[in-house]
Amino acid sequence: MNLTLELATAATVVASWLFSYLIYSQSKRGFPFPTVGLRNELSAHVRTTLRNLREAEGLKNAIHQGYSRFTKHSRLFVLPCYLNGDMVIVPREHASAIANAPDSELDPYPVADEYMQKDYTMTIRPNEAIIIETIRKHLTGKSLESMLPTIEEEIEASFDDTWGTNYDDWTEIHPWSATIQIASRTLNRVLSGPTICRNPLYIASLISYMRDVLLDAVIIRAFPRIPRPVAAAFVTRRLRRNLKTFTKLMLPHVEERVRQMRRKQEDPDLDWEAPNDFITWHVEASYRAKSAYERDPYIICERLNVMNLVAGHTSPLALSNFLIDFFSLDSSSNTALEERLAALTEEVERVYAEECPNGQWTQTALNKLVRVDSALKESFRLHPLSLKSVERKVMGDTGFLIADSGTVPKGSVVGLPIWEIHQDPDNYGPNAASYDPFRYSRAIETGAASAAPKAYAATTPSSDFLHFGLGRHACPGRFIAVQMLKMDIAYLLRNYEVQPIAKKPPILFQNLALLPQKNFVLKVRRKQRDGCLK
Ligand code: HEM
Repeated sequence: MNLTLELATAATVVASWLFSYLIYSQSKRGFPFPTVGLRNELSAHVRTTLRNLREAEGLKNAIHQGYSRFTKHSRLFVLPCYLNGDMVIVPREHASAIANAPDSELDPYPVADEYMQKDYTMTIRPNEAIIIETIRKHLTGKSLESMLPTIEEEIEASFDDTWGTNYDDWTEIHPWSATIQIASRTLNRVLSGPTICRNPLYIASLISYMRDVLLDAVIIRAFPRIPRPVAAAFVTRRLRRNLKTFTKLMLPHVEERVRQMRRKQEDPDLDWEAPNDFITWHVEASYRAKSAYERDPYIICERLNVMNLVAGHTSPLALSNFLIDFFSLDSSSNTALEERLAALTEEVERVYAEECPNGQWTQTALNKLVRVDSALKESFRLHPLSLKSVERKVMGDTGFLIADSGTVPKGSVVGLPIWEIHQDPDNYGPNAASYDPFRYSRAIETGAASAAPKAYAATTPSSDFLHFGLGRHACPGRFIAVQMLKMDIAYLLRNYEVQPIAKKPPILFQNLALLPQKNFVLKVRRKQRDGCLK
C-alpha cells in the first residue's frame, strides 16, 4: 500500500469513527441503576467515558467511587466505559448467582470475543469445548503429575538461558521480558514438545503476536462497529505477519504428528509412540469426537495459538508481580524481606530434601509448599488481571434478575469489582492493601485452617478471591499454572540470589488492565551449590 492510500484509509477510518461516536453519544442507555462519575454537564455520559479513558486511573477511581457509594450498600451501579462498553457492577454477595448462571442466561463468551476482538485477531475462540475438555482431562490431577518432569526440565533450561549461570557477577534482567520467555517456553513444551518450544524465532513471533492481540484489540474496540473491519485490516498487519511466521514453523510439525498418529492407528505394532503433549491429546480428542475438522493440522495450529493467548501472558504477569512484591523492601506490612526470604527458602529446601529423592518435583511435594502457595496467592490478590472479573453478557429476553437489586437488561454486561473486593479491609483486615506473604499459610501452619485447608489454596476461587474467576467458567488452567509458578519460584530460590528492590514500582493502570512496570530492572546472580546446578 502506498502512502497516499494509507493516509486516505486512515482519514476514512477517523471520519467514520467520529460519525459513529456522535451516534453513540446521542444513544439512550436506559439502565435502571445509577451511573458512577456523571457530572451535571452537557453530554454528561460521553464526557465521563472520555475522562475515564484519558486519565490513566480514571476507571479505577470511578469503580472505587461506585464501590463505596453503591456496592457497599448492596446496590448495583453502571460503570461508563467507552472502550469496553458500559458495565453493570454487581456486589460480591451475588457472585455465586452470576458465576453459576447457565450460559443461556449469562454468557462469558461474547464478552471475551468482544474484548479480544476475536473476528479480527484470531479465528477460533479460547473457550471452545475441545480446548477446555483437553485442559481438564490432561492438565489436572494425575495427568498433570505425569507432565511435571517435562515442565521442570524446561523451567530449568529456560531460567539458565534467560537469568544466566554467572556466579561472579550480577546480571540485570527485566522481570517482564525474562519471565515471558520462561513461561512461553514452558507452556509450549507442554503444548508441542522440545523442538518447537526452543526455537527462538517461534517464541519471538509468538510473544509479539500475544502483545499485538491485546494492543490491537484495544485499538479496534475504540472504533464503532461500522468502520471496524476497515480499521482492523489496517491495525492488524503486524499481528497477521507474526501469525503467519509461527504457523509456518508449527504446521509441518503438526502435519507430521497427525500422519504418524494415523499410521499408528492403522498399525498398532508400529515402532513409534506419540509424545505426551497437547497436539497428541487434541488429535485423540478428534478421534473420540469423530471430527476430521479437529484433525486438520491448520485447525490444530489455531488451537495452539489460542492456548498461547489464554495462558501465555497470564503466567509471566504472575511471576513478574511475585518478584516485585516479594523482593521489594517496602512491600510487606508484617515480615521483613530477610525474614520472608529465609522462611520461603527453608520450606523449599526442606520439602525438596524430604519429598524429592529423585531430584524431581511431584504433586505431593508441590502441595506441601504452603508458604510458596500463600506468597503467590497474596501476589495474585494484589494484582488481578483487570479491575473487574467474572464478566458475563445478559442473554435472556427478560434480562437477568439480581435478588433485591433489580433486573439487568438483555445485552448488558455484568461483572464483579475484583480490585475493590481484593483490597477491602472488610474482607482482608486492616493490612488489606499491603503484601502479607504468609496471610494464608499462617492459618495452615498454626492449625487454624485444619478444617478446610483447601479453601486457603491459590487454586481455590471464592467470592473474596476472584483471580481465576469463579463458578462454571473458572479458569481450568489454574492447576497447571500454579504448579508451574511454584516450580519457577522453587528453582529461583534454590539457584539465584535476587537483589532487594528499594522502592516497589507502582502498578500501571491502563484502561481496565493492571500491568507491572516493564522497564524496571532486577539484579540476579547464580548461587553456588556445591557443584550441583539444581
Ligand atoms: C496465572 C495464570 C492464569 C490466570 C490468572 C488465569 C485467569 C483466568 C480467568 C480470570 C479466566 C476467566 C474465568 C471466569 O470468567 O470465571 C480464565 C479462563 C480460562 N483460562 Fe485461565 N488463567 C491462567 C492460566 C491459564 C492456563 C495456564 C490455561 C491453559 C492451560 C488457561 C486456560 C483458560 C481457559 C481455556 C479459560 C476459559 C474457561 C471457560 O470459559 O470455561 N488459563 N483464566
